[in-house]
Amino acid sequence: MPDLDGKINGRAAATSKSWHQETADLPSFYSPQSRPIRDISRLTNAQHEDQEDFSLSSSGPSSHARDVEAPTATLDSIASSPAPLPPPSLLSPAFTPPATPGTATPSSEQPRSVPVDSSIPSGGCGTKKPRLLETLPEVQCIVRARIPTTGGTEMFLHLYTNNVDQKEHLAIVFGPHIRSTTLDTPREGETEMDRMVRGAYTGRLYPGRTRSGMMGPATLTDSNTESDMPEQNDPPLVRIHSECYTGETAWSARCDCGEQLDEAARLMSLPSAKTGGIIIYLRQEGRGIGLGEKLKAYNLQDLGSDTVEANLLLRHPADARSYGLATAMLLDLGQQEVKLLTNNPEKIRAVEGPNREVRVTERVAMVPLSWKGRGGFRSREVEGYLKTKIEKMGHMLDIGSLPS
Ligand SMILES: Nc1nc2c(ncn2[C@@H]2O[C@H](COP(=O)(O)OP(=O)(O)OP(=O)(O)O)[C@@H](O)[C@H]2O)c(=O)[nH]1
Repeated sequence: MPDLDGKINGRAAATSKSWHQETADLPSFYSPQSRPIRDISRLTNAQHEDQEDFSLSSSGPSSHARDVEAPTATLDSIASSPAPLPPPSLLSPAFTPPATPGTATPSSEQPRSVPVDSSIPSGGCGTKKPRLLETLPEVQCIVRARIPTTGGTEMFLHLYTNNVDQKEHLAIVFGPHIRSTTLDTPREGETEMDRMVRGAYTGRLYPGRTRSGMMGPATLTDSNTESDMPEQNDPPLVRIHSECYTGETAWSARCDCGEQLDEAARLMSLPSAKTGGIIIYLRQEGRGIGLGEKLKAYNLQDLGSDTVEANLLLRHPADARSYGLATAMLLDLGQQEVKLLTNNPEKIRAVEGPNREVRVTERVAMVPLSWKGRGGFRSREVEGYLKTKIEKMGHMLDIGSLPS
């Protein structure tokens, strides 16, 4: 599912603000007939400023670096520098792994979770507070469809529009009991067929079905059966995933994004995953800088920078992403408490929203499969990438689990 972001932004010195503005002009990857809630082209400048505030990062490019100091070199100085920096060593022996609970490699098939509480400093979510807007964006699920997967299980793909960008963010939902409020709300004047075509039906579709099961009395075959309902009231497993064309589609061994997406889906498809699962798939390619800029960052990495330094050299924040849309989509899907699959403490706090509208009660570590001796892949690049995320971005992953 490539995003078109990267094709238009050629300026190395682009700030995240100009990135937002430029992407707003892009054609949509897929054009639904339904109108988005509010067209971003009608937003005022002030609203664009608001939109910018959804970013985790603060306003100036150099201040985006979290606690990482921005390199002083510019692109010009890189070009004129006599020799490229040597590649970073993969595993510094001086590096001390963080002693965070839940970072050890889980040994059982069941995903092992640890309780987290972002309201207290010792709650396992790091200490930094992301800067969030006071209100959440508005989202609307415009269509849902059943997707039988190559793995044998089924999921329901939900496509969302929103009032802050023109991208089509997705929710990949495992389990029939998780429903979207905005999808299920009847539209004025729609017929039963309209409802079924946009996915607002109960149970399953079949040839000849005439009723959505959601307008007036439903027949037994049209409705969800009791076995569809979760047996317990546990929160579902949730992954907030950011788009990565290279890792998910183009077989890149520079990052573990493709493997993480597959593993999240596998865990949510386990028969033991009674409470279902949700992958919120956000179209923020390249940690929010777009594919074109990420490819430049890869060239800088081949010239010796790490994943954070490369972003900063391109005058981007180390991480330009925001998670307000994910929070709003989770709420639309009826989830106020979730178990989050992540190693990123900042993601936990950010996805909870400005007023902790969603609570992350447990965290499940995303340990690379090769670290667990369960397949996966190894490469010099992905190991350097993960090491940088641990050392510079506070990722809660035990580098001691990396096989030698
Ligand atoms: N700019 C940039 N983006 C990258 C690079 N490698 C991967 N990405 C992007 O990083 C994003 C993936 O991050 P996530 O999988 O959400 O990982 P995370 O926030 O670091 O934390 P986890 O939840 O623990 O996986 C995707 O948008 C990728 O395209 C890189 O070297 N540079």
